[in-house]
Amino acid sequence: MEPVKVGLLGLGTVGGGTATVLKRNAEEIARRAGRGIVIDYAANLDLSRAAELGLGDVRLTENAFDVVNDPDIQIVVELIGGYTVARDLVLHAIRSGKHVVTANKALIAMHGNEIFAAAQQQGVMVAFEAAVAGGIPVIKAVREGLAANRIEWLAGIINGTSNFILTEMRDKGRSFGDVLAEAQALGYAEADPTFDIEGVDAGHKLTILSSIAFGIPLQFKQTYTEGISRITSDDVKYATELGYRIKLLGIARRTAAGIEQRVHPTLIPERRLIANVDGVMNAVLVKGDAVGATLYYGAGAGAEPTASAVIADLVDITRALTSDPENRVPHLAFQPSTLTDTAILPIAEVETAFYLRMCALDRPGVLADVTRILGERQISIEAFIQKEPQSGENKVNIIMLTQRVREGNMDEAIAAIEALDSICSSVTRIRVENLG
Ligand SMILES: NC(=O)c1ccc[n+]([C@@H]2O[C@H](COP(=O)([O-])OP(=O)(O)OC[C@H]3O[C@@H](n4cnc5c(N)ncnc54)[C@H](O)[C@@H]3O)[C@@H](O)[C@H]2O)c1
Ligand SMILES: N[C@@H](CCO)C(=O)O
Ligand code: NA
Repeated sequence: MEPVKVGLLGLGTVGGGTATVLKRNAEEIARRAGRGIVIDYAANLDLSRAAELGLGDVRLTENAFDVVNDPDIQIVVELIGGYTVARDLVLHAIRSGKHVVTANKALIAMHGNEIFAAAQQQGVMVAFEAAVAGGIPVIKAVREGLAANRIEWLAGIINGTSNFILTEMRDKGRSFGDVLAEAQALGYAEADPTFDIEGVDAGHKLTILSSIAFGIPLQFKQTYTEGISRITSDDVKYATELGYRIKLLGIARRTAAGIEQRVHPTLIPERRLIANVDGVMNAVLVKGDAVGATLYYGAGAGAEPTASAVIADLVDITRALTSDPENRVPHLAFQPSTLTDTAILPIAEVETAFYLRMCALDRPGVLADVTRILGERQISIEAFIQKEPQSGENKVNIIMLTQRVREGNMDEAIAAIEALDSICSSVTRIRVENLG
């Protein structure tokens, strides 16, 4: 089948990431979508950016309307930002019968009601997963995965820039302005960074989440927004001393009286998972009546994490475009005919770090024997402790953390260690993953 032709508006942080990931993972994406997805035409104010991104065979223009007007383009991806030109472009694309993907939360929060009505009238799709919490598929989770639930409340760290600033202030004692400048350089901040630090961007995202959770029209103007600009390093320090973290939270809650829709800095007990979401990471806690509390975590901003969500929307639309039974969301995520016979690794071939615990007779040379056995099999020791066991004289517990090693090497080492006269029990092994 012919690839789907995409028109890309904006080659900045997210547009660049989208072009890069679409190209790098083209084959895997086509296996999921059922056909290729290619950027056919792109618009940007600065066209030299296209060469930087290696978009050699893509048609280029400085006028985004050229792309929207092109009859070959089936899906328009709006990654320009703002809600003036972007609104005109999106509405024009919809009225021209094109599907739209956007990462623009300001646009959706401010003009989503109008945009969705136009899309419904034209029978086209508008997808915006990247608009909330960047790469985290939280829109999909709430809209599809939690569809059985009456959502009671949700609370999220949904502005990466603010969270990055608060984290750096706490961990490194850095100044507000200094960290903000870094967030801008890293491509996290909005074109107008007051949107980030005054809670406006989080307010846009919360408005969208609240609508999806409770089935209400988008109402950004009713969202209370307060940002982090008045938080001082003293506040951060005192909160830490009290056992709390300060986070910019967006909260939407259904009460008997109505819906709370608010964004503000919030002290959260440090033992809560969400209190430990740091840096540019985002997390959204959603409480459903059936499922209970669920937590979604991941990168909330940045080129490729955001591109991940943009492209997921492109795959969704592409699947729906050819929505015969075989091209609905495939049961195993990939099209049945593209499943591969890639081998599953036996555990002996898997590499992890290990925690090892063994009981040894307390006599000279035992440790040397154990470390020699490990060393012969290229197993390095990361940490070591020796403990007196509660019972048994002349015995010690030896506990080690190793570096990553193939499990087969570890099997051999453990067998050799257990064969030593001086080792008085079998060796306990627990695999260690830092999940970083
Ligand atoms: N940066 C992130 O981490 C992130 C994450 C999620 C969502 N978003 C959203 O994605 C959108 C894009 O953000 P970004 O960070 O990539 O912005 P950016 O400023 O890096 O890129 C915007 C690009 O659009 C181009 N552009 C501007 N006006 C244009 C016009 N009239 N015609 C053609 N091109 C034009 C510019 O040349 C620029 O390259 C925004 O809506 C933003 O809120 C960004
Ligand atoms: N400026 C936004 C980008 C992601 O939407 C943030 O910092 O979270
Ligand atoms: Na998302």
